[in-house]
Amino acid sequence: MFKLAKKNLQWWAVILAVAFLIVQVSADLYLPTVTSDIINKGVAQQDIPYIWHTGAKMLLVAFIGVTGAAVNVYFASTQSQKLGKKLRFQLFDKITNLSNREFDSMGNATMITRTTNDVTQIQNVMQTMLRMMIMSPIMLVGAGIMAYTKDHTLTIVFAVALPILAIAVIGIMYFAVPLFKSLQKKTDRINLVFQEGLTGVRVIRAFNQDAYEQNRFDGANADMMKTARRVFIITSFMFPIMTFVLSAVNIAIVWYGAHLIGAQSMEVGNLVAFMTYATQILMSFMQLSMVFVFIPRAQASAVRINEVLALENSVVDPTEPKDKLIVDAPTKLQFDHVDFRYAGAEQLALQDINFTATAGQTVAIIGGTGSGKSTLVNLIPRLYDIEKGEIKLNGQDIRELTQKDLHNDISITQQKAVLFTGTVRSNLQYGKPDATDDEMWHALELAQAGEFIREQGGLDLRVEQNGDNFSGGQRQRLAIARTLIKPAPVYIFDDSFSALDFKTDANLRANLKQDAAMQQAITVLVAQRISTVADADIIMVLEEGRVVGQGTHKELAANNATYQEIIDTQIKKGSDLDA
Ligand SMILES: Nc1ncnc2c1ncn2[C@@H]1O[C@H](COP(=O)(O)OP(=O)(O)OP(=O)(O)O)[C@@H](O)[C@H]1O
Repeated sequence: MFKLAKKNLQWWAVILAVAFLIVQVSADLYLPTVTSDIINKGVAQQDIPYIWHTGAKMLLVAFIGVTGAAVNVYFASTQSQKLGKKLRFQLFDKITNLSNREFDSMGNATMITRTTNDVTQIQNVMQTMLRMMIMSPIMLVGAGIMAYTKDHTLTIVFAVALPILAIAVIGIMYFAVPLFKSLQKKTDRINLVFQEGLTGVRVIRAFNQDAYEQNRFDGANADMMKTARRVFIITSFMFPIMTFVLSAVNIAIVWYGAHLIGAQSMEVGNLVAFMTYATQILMSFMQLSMVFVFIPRAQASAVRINEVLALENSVVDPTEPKDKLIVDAPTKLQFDHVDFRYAGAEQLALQDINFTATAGQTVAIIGGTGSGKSTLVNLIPRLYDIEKGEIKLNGQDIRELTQKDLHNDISITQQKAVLFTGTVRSNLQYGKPDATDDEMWHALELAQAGEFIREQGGLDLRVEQNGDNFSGGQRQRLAIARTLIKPAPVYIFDDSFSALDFKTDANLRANLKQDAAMQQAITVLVAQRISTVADADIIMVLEEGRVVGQGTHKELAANNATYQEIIDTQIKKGSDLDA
């Protein structure tokens, strides 16, 4: 936690917070002495001018104390809030720049909890630290010394009271701290179930699994509640114990103090001041103990935040990157004996992949589910790094380029069409920030999306969260338009035509064929339908990560058993395509 604080706090503000806290504590410690002076010298001797004079002094000291507290709270709050803001930003920045391998290793739910709940823990503890953690020890020692100056023998009560409190606090912490840590894990769990419930709400309803999901959530919720209840029951003992000890201490002080006053070895004012110091000592002791409960809890959060911040990207830019690709050379994309394995997997997900495509060509990848099609196209923008072989763009190994340069040269539509909240225009601007309206309409027309966008309201039509106000096919066409508007030498469509009807799919492919920009580019497309891949220059048939057939539709239809099997399941023998 100190590592996070050290990096992100403004030290001048922390110093000011501490300085004003010392002002407040000094005023708080001085006040009981002023009170005792009023009683001893003013009230006892009925010296009214002294009471007025000392009363004014008391007001001034109280004012200084309040000012010190206000300034300290201001700096402590702003610093802790700024720390929270910085940490949230750093986490968001890190998470959005993680390569897929590291992202897969964590999961969404815990990333969200770490960015929200864990950061709040750190923020709260930092606020507490900049007040209580510094104030309590100073107050404890200061009030101890002041109490001692009022009466030496009465301080013996603390020798009894403080060990009793210490034992109570240690006992409570012993049981509470592990529970606090487990609460954080349970928050992760509840977030996971909640997130799955939200994203899968339609599936849940369709399968009539509302009750099952509710039970699952209820289970996680009840589990969290039980732990939270245990934590709060345990910590709730703190207050009665504290009240009991404080009352016992006060009784002891009054009882013993009365004897001292009777024997004329103590003044009434000193007894009153002593009682105030006793309260300050015990309260600061309790506050300090609470800080020690908060710290392990925040420490657990700090570890979780540091875990994310310390994640090293497995895909990194080269130390001496090659120049950006030569744009006027005809584009060439090569896979040269490429092997790839997911982290921790025993088997290769892709094995010995080879192909070369040049500008204007279309490479289509077809195969059963799980055969490795998406994996293959994800290797081109380096979402994962390969284990063996080389992927080259215009003769350069893609690992020798910066990821920014590489991504500038690739425009991709993922298998699951992702749209962002905003408008059609803002979504298209993801592809080309300075795109004109004409360019946007051109891309929409190419993607067969022009008609419905025009009918529904044009470029400023709202796009709701996840594009929920569009059908699956419409979402996919919008995502394709966003890919097409970006000028790039390589276009990738990962099963992007699957939600389109046959006619729209055929029209879209015909549009792409006729488009001047697409004629200069390499198109890599993953598809399940023979009709989608039939026109491609190179078709690769994948089976369990291996290429079991490579060629044109005609060649494969004539010689490749796997391809023929796919045709058989989709197109009746003797149809036009078989000819
Ligand atoms: N992130 C991942 N971590 C580990 N294994 C993965 C990951 N993604 C995919 N796989 C595995 O890699 C293999 C190939 O998956 P891939 O998604 O490339 O298949 P696909 O051919 O695109 O399938 P589909 O047509 O169903 O989309 C599968 O066995 C899958 O279980």
